[in-house]
Amino acid sequence: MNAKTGGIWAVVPVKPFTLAKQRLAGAFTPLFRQELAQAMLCDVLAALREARALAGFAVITADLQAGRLARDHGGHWLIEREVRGLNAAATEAAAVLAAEGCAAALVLPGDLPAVTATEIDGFIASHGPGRAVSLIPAEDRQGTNGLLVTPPAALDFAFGPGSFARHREGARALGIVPQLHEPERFPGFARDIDTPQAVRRLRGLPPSSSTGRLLASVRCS
Ligand SMILES: Nc1nc2c(ncn2[C@@H]2O[C@H](COP(=O)(O)OP(=O)(O)OP(=O)(O)O)[C@@H](O)[C@H]2O)c(=O)[nH]1
Ligand SMILES: O=C(O)[C@H](O)COP(=O)(O)O
Repeated sequence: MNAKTGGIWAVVPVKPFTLAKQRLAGAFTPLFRQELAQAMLCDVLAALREARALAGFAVITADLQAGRLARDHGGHWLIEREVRGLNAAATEAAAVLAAEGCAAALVLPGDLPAVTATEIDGFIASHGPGRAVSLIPAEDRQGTNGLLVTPPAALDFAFGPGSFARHREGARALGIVPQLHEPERFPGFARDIDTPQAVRRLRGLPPSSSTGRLLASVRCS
């Protein structure tokens, strides 16, 4: 990757598709969960590719298929040599971005099939100058679905249940007043897909999206 021009880079951490979406295991087959994770990643990558405010984007993953998808969409593949959880992956990616001279990092998960380029650009436009942290919570205001930080390695990542409050307090501990968004302002960011109910709601997605196409081709009860 060549980030010499600085700018804001997005990074999507993606765990191996075979391990994806464990919380859907009671409702959907392993094959469907893998296909869903893949389709959602394609939709996120398509939005990142369309965003105008990004200097570039990358996927950090140990998964060959996910790495290829990143490249197919014009992004970079940061190879994750050891799968040690979301925080370790995000930290590794932020260190690479910092070392490459990127100005800021946007960390977002791969399970946001409704996120749009307009939302990504709007999130970036509202980010403050200098050392700054901006956060978009999940719909339930517990998790963190959009995290924008300048410089990339300034904040200790604390993803996991209840991470929105931890990221908010982590920024404050650094003397940064975080920009906290209402999930309603960025619905595509806010709606990550963790539960069978969330999957069923996805049936409203347009058939032009990868996730919409996948859901149109299967019967979900
Ligand atoms: N690179 C990398 N990404 C991860 C890791 N763990 C989670 N992720 C990614 O982080 C984002 C949010 O992950 P989770 O909600 O924890 O996992 P998930 O597969 O979406 O769902 P569950 O298995 O039900 O928790 C997704 O894009 C995951 O693929 C990891 O160890 N390495
Ligand atoms: O929001 C987070 O911190 C991560 O996405 C994981 O949270 P989740 O378990 O609510 O998806």
